[in-house]
Amino acid sequence: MTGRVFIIGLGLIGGSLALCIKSEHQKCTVVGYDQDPEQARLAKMLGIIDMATESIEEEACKADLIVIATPVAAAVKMVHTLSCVPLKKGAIVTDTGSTKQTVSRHGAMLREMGVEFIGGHPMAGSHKSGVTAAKKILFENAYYLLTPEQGTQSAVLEQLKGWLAGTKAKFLTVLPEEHDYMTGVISHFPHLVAASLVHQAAAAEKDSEMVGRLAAGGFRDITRIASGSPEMWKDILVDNRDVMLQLLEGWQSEMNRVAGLLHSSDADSIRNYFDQAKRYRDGLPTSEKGAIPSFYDLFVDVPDYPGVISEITGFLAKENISIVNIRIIETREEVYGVLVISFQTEEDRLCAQECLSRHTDYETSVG
Ligand SMILES: NC(=O)c1ccc[n+]([C@@H]2O[C@H](COP(=O)([O-])OP(=O)(O)OC[C@H]3O[C@@H](n4cnc5c(N)ncnc54)[C@H](O)[C@@H]3O)[C@@H](O)[C@H]2O)c1
Ligand SMILES: O=C(O)C(=O)C[C@]1(C(=O)O)C=C[C@@H](O)C=C1
Repeated sequence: MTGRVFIIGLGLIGGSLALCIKSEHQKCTVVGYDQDPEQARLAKMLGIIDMATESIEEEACKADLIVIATPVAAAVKMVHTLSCVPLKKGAIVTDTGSTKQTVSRHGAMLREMGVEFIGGHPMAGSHKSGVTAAKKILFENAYYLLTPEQGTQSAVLEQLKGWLAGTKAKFLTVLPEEHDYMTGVISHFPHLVAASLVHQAAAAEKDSEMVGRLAAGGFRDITRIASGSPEMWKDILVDNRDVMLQLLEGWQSEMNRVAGLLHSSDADSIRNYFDQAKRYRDGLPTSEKGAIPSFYDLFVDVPDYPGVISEITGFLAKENISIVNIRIIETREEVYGVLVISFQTEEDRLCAQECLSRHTDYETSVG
């Protein structure tokens, strides 16, 4: 597609979308604005945008697509700002915020001016912020939720998907209230729980100073998201307050139930509690990105001898194939173990499979 794209908010998400749009639509011009001039300067310097502007008004009226990628509260204010600018006829405005009801309601102001507003939320991200964390492959294979109004014409929706095709995400249309409930359950509430676990550990460290130093695998896995931007998460929780309060109530009664099992030392029920959770968690789709990050796994049957991992990683390193994770399952002496190597993209996995078939006799499969 050709035209002018204006990205407001050049952080992790705005920067990543700019990269996706630029790579898919090489003839379009991507202009960026950020209230923090340093982010805008970095975005230009890293080639993430074609040019930076200091004036929202001047650029907005020239844009064919406007993407608001600021925290949620600023996005709502930005819709108001844009409603006072003579936007181009046929322009589309979208946002990337993690909540959708409030911004979609305010989007009506733009529709009254004849400009389409379609709420959006790419369901992939990171605990990292800022434009230096932006990546073109961030959204690959992830769900990208869109919340068009009932009156939005399908041609306009398709046009927006066309602009965003470089994300290689899977688009899903949902109602804003459905969106806020679902993401409340699988993203916003878990964030609150992660932060509360960190608070609990910090408080415990006052009595027992080894606690922080012992915080290893499990604690780090379950609390990684607590390292996300407090500014961004504050807005999400405030905006999705009703859903959060409802989920908090459910969680409290669930914890009371667990407390009851512990008081009565009901081992069978406790086992059952974990068993049910494990079965649900293990059954979640892993070939898709979503709340549970997934990578492209390659299974390699390897003999269990010292040095086999470095041999394999050596072949991959020589061909510049990046690995995200590596682990062994079911290794017993004198039998083949299975080495599971995870890659960020399908392409990397294919290259790795081909590389190993050239250098070794080990059987590989994609599981
Ligand atoms: N981080 C994630 O995992 C993730 C994933 C999907 C969607 N989102 C949503 O996308 C949005 C952006 O998140 P992010 O992770 O890129 O955050 P970020 O902190 O990396 O970037 C946000 C950028 O917006 C800028 N900004 C703030 N207020 C502004 C304003 N009034 N005008 C112009 N620029 C402004 C900030 O300076 C910053 O550079 C948020 O609404 C967030 O809820 C985040
Ligand atoms: O992977 C992470 O760190 C995230 O927090 C990503 C995550 C999520 O909860 O899945 C966070 C917020 C966004 O709205 C979408 C994605």
